[in-house]
Amino acid sequence: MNIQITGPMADRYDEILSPKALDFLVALDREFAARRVAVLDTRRARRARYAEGQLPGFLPETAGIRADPDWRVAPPAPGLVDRRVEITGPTDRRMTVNALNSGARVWLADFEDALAPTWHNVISGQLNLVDAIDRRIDFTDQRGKRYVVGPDPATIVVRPRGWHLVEKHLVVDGRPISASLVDFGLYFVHCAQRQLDAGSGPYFYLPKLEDHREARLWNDVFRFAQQYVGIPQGTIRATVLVETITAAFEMEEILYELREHAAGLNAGRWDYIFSIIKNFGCRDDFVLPDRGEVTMTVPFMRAYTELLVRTCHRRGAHALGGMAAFIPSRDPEVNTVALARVRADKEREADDGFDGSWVAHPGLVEICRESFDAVLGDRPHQLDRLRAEVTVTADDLLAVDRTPGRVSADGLRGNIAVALRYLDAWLGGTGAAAIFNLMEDAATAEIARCQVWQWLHHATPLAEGGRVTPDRVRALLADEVATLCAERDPADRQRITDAAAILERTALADDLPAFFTTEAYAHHM
Ligand SMILES: CC(=O)SCCNC(=O)CCNC(=O)[C@H](O)C(C)(C)COP(=O)(O)OP(=O)(O)OC[C@H]1O[C@@H](n2cnc3c(N)ncnc32)[C@H](O)[C@@H]1OP(=O)(O)O
Ligand SMILES: O=CC(=O)O
Ligand SMILES: [Mg+2]
Repeated sequence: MNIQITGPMADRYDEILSPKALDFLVALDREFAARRVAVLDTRRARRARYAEGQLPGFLPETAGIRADPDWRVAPPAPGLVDRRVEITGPTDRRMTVNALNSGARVWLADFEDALAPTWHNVISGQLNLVDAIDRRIDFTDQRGKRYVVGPDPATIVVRPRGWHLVEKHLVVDGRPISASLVDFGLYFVHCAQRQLDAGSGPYFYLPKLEDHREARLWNDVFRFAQQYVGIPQGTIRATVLVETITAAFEMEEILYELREHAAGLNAGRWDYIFSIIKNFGCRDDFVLPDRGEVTMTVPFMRAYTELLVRTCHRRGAHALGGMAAFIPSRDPEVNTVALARVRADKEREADDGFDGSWVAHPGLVEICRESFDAVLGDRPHQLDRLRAEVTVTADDLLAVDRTPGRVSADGLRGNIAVALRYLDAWLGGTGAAAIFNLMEDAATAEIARCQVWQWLHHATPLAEGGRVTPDRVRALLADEVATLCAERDPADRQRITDAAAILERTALADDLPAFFTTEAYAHHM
């Protein structure tokens, strides 16, 4: 074995970084590292083609898979039959207990959009999962509040980091390991059997896939892992986030590749919007209005969710709705509006045929449950609602220019403020934060960053007059830095300055970096 741990060892880390676990990570790396690099090369080449004006379409070479009416995905596994409410969140101890007890059917234990991937967060998150399954996680906090996992906890579904990221604290042959393989591998090696013994299973959400070949790579990882530990092929279940524009053209193929492990598709709306800006940001017919105006009912978002439900149900897979970014507030007026918006969002999804949806906060579980109860009643899902009347064309998926709305001075300032504040939180080790009454995470912050870049790139006119220029953006950023510094302890100044520098590099440069996380990761020791 040739693996180095370059991060510090803290209490109980050796339980997660055991010889058996490290052997498994090395085996995964040897088998799949080169294929991951090929995936990233393919992504880069595709983005370059789009920058030159090409647009995606449905693939002619896989038309046979789409036309074949006969194939289906695996049947739903224990704990994943009724998914009407799923709560998402990071894997710190408090959130773990709260999510398991929230009343949601599923907990998406997040190493991705909601996690700042510090070494501590990554390893302690794995420890918390082991402890939660073993029922050894109970604790009392400094306030004297007792945290005990209740009798009917949510089913755990782990979301590893995407293929673009590495875990620099684990190095094989001088190279950092894929963060996807680390998050998947550590959970799988420690918890697959534990979960099976508990009547559940090793379940995953797969983020940010761009095409069906990436799904094939994951399927091969699953086959390898199941054989390695000696559990039957087809034990794992994976729900894929359709959160890139390219994956939207390959939903059928993604389910097909993963069919022995597939549990459904999720409409990851925030990364989806980010992906549209990232891929087509140079085109003036793809300029989006203010972030708050890109709702789920604008034509290109509607086309995407309608196609997702139809595709899933045709293949026997669950269709899961996405995240309304509104969270409960202590301000009663703000709270009333937020809860009404979440309710409208969940009711629309249930009416459209989704089988369940996501909430970001325990205070929203009931609203989501009620919205789906009203449509599902006692049925666990609505897979029988085939939505055969839905037809979605490539033009529909790409109809970004039919999005109503405007680019405003407030929208520009808001994006700069949110991106800055989120980066500050992320650098401080927090991957999801309430900012101006909305849940912000890596995906929503990416939209804010990329909109600034897109509007600058096009010198977009503002509704109030004037245009988006580098001078205007720099002045707003300086202003927002000053406001944030004034709110915070002087000890936070350096981090805020670092956050502003990352935002300058990733939103004001000529080229748009594919992810801020790959740029900012160097700051995590
Ligand atoms: C684009 C996407 O990928 S969406 C999915 C990724 N994003 C996420 O998962 C975000 C998840 N949500 C969160 O992290 C949080 O709700 C935040 C950060 C937005 C707000 O959290 P807080 O500021 O702690 O909210 P608030 O003070 O109202 O929390 C009240 C209680 O609910 C708990 N709580 C809040 N959200 C969650 C959650 N998602 N899971 C579990 N517990 C939660 C808090 O821990 C707190 O518990 P306590 O009373 O025991 O101390
Ligand atoms: O992961 C979910 C998203 O909306 O992005
Ligand atoms: Mg996402």
